[in-house]
Amino acid sequence: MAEQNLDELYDLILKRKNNPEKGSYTDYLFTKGLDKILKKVGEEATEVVVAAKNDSDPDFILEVADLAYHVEVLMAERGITPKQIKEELASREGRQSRIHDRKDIKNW
Ligand SMILES: N=c1c2ncn([C@@H]3O[C@H](COP(=O)(O)OP(=O)(O)OP(=O)(O)O)[C@@H](O)[C@H]3O)c2ncn1[C@@H]1O[C@H](COP(=O)(O)O)[C@@H](O)[C@H]1O
Repeated sequence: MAEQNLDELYDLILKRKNNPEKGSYTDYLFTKGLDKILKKVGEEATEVVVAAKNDSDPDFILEVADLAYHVEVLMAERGITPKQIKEELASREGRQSRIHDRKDIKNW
């Protein structure tokens, strides 16, 4: 099955932002602006939560994909790149064990 690379999807989203294309949903979101994009991210996140609670929901993957796309649109709108997210995640490597030392976390 073909796969969509998330970095390439981001590049395409950015291309739509910089070169608006009539009829493109991505262009529609950028035209509507930040509040619309935030609303969509919120809706899609809620749909992921609902689908995840239902073991037999066939739409779970679809909802996660929708959320990933809308988060990338939000990142492009705010000028944040996948590289920055990867760097942030990389900076956390090796920190996991520290959570066991935290006395404020109960029932770990
Ligand atoms: N990955 C996506 C993608 N995921 C979800 N969606 C759109 O997100 C919308 C989510 O559906 P909803 O029912 O929640 O929203 P809606 O009722 O259509 O629209 P709203 O009025 O609620 O905003 C659908 O219209 C989907 O088409 C996407 N639209 C585009 N892409 C990719 O973005 C790239 C650029 O595509 P264009 O937007 O067509 O230029 C391409 O690689 C596309 O495959």
